[in-house]
Amino acid sequence: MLSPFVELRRKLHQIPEPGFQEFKTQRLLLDELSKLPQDRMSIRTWRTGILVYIRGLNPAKRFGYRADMDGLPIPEDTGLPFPSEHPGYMHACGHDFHMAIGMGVVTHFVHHPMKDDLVVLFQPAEEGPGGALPMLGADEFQDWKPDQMLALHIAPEYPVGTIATRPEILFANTSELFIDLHGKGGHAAYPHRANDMIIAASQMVGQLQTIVSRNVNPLDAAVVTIGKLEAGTKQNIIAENARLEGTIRTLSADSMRQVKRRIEAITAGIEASFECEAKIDYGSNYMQVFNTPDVTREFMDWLKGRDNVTLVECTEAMTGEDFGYFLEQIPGFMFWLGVDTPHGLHHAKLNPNEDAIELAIATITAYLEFKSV
Ligand SMILES: CC(=O)N[C@@H](CCC[C@H](N)C(=O)O)C(=O)O
Repeated sequence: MLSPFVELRRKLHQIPEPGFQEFKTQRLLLDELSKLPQDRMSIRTWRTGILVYIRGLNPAKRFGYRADMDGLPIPEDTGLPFPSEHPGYMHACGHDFHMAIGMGVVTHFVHHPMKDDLVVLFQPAEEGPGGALPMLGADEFQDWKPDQMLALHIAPEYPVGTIATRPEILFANTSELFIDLHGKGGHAAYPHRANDMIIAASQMVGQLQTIVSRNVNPLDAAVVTIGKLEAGTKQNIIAENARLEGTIRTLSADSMRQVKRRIEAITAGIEASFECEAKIDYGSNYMQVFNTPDVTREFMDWLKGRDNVTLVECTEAMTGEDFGYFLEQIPGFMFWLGVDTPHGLHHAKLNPNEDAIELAIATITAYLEFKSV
């Protein structure tokens, strides 16, 4: 028989929604919450998110667990018997797991309250445009603000039973990147009468790749990825417009500034050399995930005493997470949860091992009970 949280994960998996449009997801979670004993629990909604407060027996502190809610624009190709019902959308970053685990934590503590209080956050729009920063500033959150927070992210590369984390930086600073190029279109047979934005965009993609290799200190990691390139309308028409969409990742704020300066210089060069207009938009930016050193070290030491968990002290990753904004204000940490699948995050075949769900619920609830004395 399936655990109720695996069942919930499967239902969530079928309804992936874009950031701030997690309407069905919110409804499903609210329905599940309504089936639980209500005497210790208060529930608030904030946009498409949910905040759940569970009162402890004799509270002196307030802990927080955060799960993100949104899916990604990826057509699912897992072959699972419970595939996404939303064409072109998939939970390809494990947020279905994060939410099911969050519901497991809520369920445990409404039945077995700990001494301290707990707030479980279901946060919209982690993939973009970012729900953490506005949720953090919302009144609904501010008067329930925890004293310590934690969150997890599934890790395809680790076996089930592995938890990986580190004190200090775990995830990178991020910035989205959108560049629009506008030139002069025309007949494919008359290139000398037009400014071809396909050539300009192609040159630009190549030049952007020199930033990390030539302008950033190799000891201070950075990434510039262009994930989407759009241009043109037909094979015999010279393209008037092109659009590049990508992301910047850096381990330091200095490198982020340096990468942006170089992007702006390259863009000005493209404008001059192709006699076109260019517009840069940095979209949403995420704060690095900086794990509070003493709290993280304490969690790691505590994990070493648990039979069913293998602790890995990992290196930093160039992934981004808006949970970094919570950690900027509230002590705590994020960790990787091994889910043992050959396909990585943001892949159409990502199929995390569901055994990790119960393991995560047991680990988080035991850790909070250890802390709440
Ligand atoms: C864990 C993970 O995959 N997070 C996303 C966060 C997206 C940040 C933003 N939309 C961007 O693309 O810069 C990631 O892509 O790392």
